[in-house]
Order: sequence, then C-alpha cells, then structure tokens
Amino acid sequence: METIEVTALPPASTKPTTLLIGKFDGLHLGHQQLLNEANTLRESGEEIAVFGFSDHPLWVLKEDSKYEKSLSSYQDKLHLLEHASVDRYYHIYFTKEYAQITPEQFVREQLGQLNLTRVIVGEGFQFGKGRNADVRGLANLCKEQGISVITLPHVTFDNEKISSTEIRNNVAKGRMESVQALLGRPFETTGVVVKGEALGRQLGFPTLNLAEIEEYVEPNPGVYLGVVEVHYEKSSAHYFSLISAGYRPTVNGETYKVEAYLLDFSGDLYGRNITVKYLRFMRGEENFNGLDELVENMKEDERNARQILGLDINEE
Ligand SMILES: Cc1cc2nc3c(=O)[nH]c(=O)nc-3n(C[C@H](O)[C@H](O)[C@H](O)COP(=O)(O)O)c2cc1C
Ligand SMILES: Nc1ncnc2c1ncn2[C@@H]1O[C@H](COP(=O)(O)OP(=O)(O)OP(=O)(O)O)[C@@H](O)[C@H]1O
Repeated sequence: METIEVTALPPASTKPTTLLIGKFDGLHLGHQQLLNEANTLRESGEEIAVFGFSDHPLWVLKEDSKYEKSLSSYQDKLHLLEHASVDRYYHIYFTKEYAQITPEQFVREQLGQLNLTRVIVGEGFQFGKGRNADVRGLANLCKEQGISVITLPHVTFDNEKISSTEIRNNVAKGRMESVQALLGRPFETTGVVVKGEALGRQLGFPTLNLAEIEEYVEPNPGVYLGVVEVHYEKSSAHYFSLISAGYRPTVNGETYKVEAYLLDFSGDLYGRNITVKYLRFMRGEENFNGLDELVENMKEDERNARQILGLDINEE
C-alpha cells in the first residue's frame, strides 16, 4: 500500500479510484462494511484509496480528551487497511487550518484531481468547515465532478450505530467482550518490551513491561485475561497471559503501565515487539496491604485464568 503524506493538496492521480474518507480508528465493523463494498465494486484497473485524518477533528478543534487517544496506532491502521486491500492511503495532517476548508473546496480542490469514480460513505457522514455538509451535499458536489456517491446504512449492534468513540469508551471501561464484538477482533496494543523494576521476577510473577504505547486509549486499570503475540524476525508466537494495566498502587507506582505475565513461558524478550490482546476483564486494580497480599492475589488470578482456559494448575 502506498502512503501519501498530505499537508496542503494531495498530488494528482490518474488511476480510476474509489475513495473512503474519515479517521477509521480501529477499523471497526462499520468501516469494514465500507471496505467490503469498495472491494465488491472494484473493477479491473481500479484502485481503492482512503483519505485518512492524522488526528480526530474534535481533539484538534476542541481538545476534547475523549478523542486524543486511539484504538489503533498509525502503524496498526496502515496494516489493517493494507490487509483490507487498500492501495493508497492519504495521510492528511488535520489541523485547525485544514478544518477551515469548505465543503466546496474539499470536493473541488482536495478530491478534484484524484480521478475518482466513486466515494463510499456511511449514512451520517458530515464534512467540511463546521461539519456543514452531509451526504446529500457530498453527492451534489461530486456530481459536478462526475463522481458517484454510495451511502451505506449504519452497521449497528444492539440497535446502536457502531462508532470508534463508543468502542474507545468501552475500552476505557474494560468491557473487552463488547469491544471484540464491535471491532471484529480483540482490542490490541503493540509496543516494545522494556526493563521494569524486576520486582515481578522476585515475586514469582515475571512480567513483560510494554513501552511505546502512548497512542492507545488506556483500558480501565485492572487485571485482564489475554493473549500476547511475540514478534520474531520471520514468525510470531502466541501465549495466554494475564495483563496488568494501571498504576500499581501496591508498589507506589505513579504512571499508568501495561505489563503481561505469560503463562507457561520463560525467556528473555527485552527489546522485542509484542502485541497484547485483551480478551476479558478479570478484576479491578487494588491497593494491597503489602507484597505478600499482592502475591496471594496474583496466584489467585493465575488459578482463575487457568481454570477459564482449561489449563493445568501447577501449584508448588
Ligand atoms: C496478575 C497480576 C495482577 C496484578 N495486580 C495488581 C494489583 O491489583 N495492584 C497493584 O498495585 N499491582 C498489581 N500488579 C502489578 C504488580 O505490582 C507488578 O507486576 C510488580 O510490582 C512487578 O513490577 P515490575 O515488572 O516493574 O517489576 C499485578 C500484576 C500481575 C502480573
Ligand atoms: N457503523 C457504521 N456503519 C457504516 N459506516 C460507518 C459506521 N461508522 C462509521 N462509518 C463510516 O466510516 C467512514 C469513516 O468514519 P469515522 O472514522 O468518522 O467513523 P466513526 O466510527 O463514526 O468515528 P468516531 O466515533 O471516532 O467519530 C465514514 O464514511 C462513516 O460514515
């Protein structure tokens, strides 16, 4: 997939193209429907492109913290779109200035030179300065350029429109089963393993400490059952894991951290990239009365996890 960085105008393109527009955070089931439609309609020689925004407009314009963090990092998004057979990704630097573009300028100047055959959007799509134009406005402006607009009904779950915002809320509340149902895969964060305080090893629960995950929305502090994928040069391995996400009050932790205790694994993974996949919230984070109580509870967490997974419980 070709990635094109856009700070002002996208470069002209000659290939007939179907375009999708938006932030596409998490590439949830609603977004996937647009991509499926684009692939179904694709004719020989046609390409699929995504006009994606670097930051959520409500974060840039209102600094609303709900829109600061993401379900997928920039790299994740590129992988997901490539996997969905997207040929070109326009990475639009969404700034306060960009938000001043009117619907007319957007269609005529931003999209005008892309040789578009069609644009596919969800039914509530709005765009342009002040989100002033809707799908009807888009269709009228696109008609001038000979571009057809396809509007798809919202994909819903429990009669609610699936949205990235709602999924981010669910992650923040630890509702990982709902998140998985709406994304079509578990919520996951990819980062690099760094050295922690090595206390976990002494406690009998060595953990992988995950860094470089600042882009992601933070799950509700607590213990989760999940899977860790360890990326090697040409392959990867998956391990059932207990994930601890939070501030670690028992050991006077101050910053939010994510660490994973891999069941039935021992080895050194410092410097490796790993993907932590959240399956199920097990309990909230607690401020235990000392390390002994913490260890007792970690043992209980492991027993519970093994029982859920049907794995042997090997107590010393
Ligand atoms: C299964 C599990 C459950 C945990 N639960 C808590 C908890 O409830 N409260 C807390 O303060 N820390 C909790 N932790 C975090 C530990 O305090 C942390 O793993 C330990 O301090 C080791 O940190 P280190 O890897 O930086 O050495 C938990 C860790 C694991 C693996
Ligand atoms: N549930 C859905 N069903 C169908 N299309 C959708 C759905 N959600 C979003 N879309 C469409 O996907 C494109 C990208 O939308 P966008 O990234 O703004 O999604 P969103 O989930 O509504 O985001 P957010 O909640 O962060 O505002 C738009 O065309 C939008 O209309």
